[in-house]
Amino acid sequence: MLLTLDHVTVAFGGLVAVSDVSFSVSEHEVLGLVGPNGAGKTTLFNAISGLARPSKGKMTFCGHDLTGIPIHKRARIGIGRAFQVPQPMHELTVRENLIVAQHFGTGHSNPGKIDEILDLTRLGHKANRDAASSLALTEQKALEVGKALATNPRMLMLDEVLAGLETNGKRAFMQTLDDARQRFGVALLMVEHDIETISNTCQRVLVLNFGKLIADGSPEEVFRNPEVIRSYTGGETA
Ligand SMILES: Nc1ncnc2c1ncn2[C@@H]1O[C@H](COP(=O)(O)OP(=O)(O)OP(=O)(O)O)[C@@H](O)[C@H]1O
Repeated sequence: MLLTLDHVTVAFGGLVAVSDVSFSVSEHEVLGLVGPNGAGKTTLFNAISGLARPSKGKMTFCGHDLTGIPIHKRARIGIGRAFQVPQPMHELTVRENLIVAQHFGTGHSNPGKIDEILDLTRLGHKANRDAASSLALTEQKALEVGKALATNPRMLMLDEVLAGLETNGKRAFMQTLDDARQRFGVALLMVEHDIETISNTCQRVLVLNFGKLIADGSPEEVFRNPEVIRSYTGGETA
């Protein structure tokens, strides 16, 4: 098992954003995390990547207890994360952005892997261009995923990376992610609002509502589940 969460709760003062959540992620799995606005998806991602501290429960990754492990050490053991809003490092080229990310995640340089990532993300022709000013939105998102891949993850967490792309852009992007999964053997854990994309891509879907995990199963099972339908329609029957 790659990641295991055992009764994890994250609270902000009196507000319980993630409540008693347990699940596991296996090697190479493609897993979607969905739920209405405010359900706790980002907070759960933050807890796994080290940006939020659980008040209860236990998380392990590849046998390492994650309690008290800082963000950079989580990257070293194989937890990679790409954000919704791309954050290229200013005044660095595309290639330099990848090199810095690789150092952060692995502590050494591997130019061959950088070339592979440039090829996979179709950014090779822009490798020596300024990352902050010369990339279109899709390319910025591709670089965000490339940076996460450069840290050498065993599990890649994707936080609404498709937001803002139109249908064809989403399809092309999902293809890139699938190529990454096959070429680098990573598991994908993705927060995504687009249910169609989740249904077409994920083997398994987790649904959060008011911080609680209300469903965990195949997309077919989960999106037929009356409680899931109710969570999306605010209590009305769909
Ligand atoms: N740093 C924080 N301090 C206080 N409350 C927070 C904090 N971060 C999140 N929350 C609250 O925790 C709850 C869950 O928020 P979270 O952003 O995790 O939900 P989400 O499912 O990612 O929502 P969305 O789909 O809108 O991004 C919300 O009620 C939110 O207001």
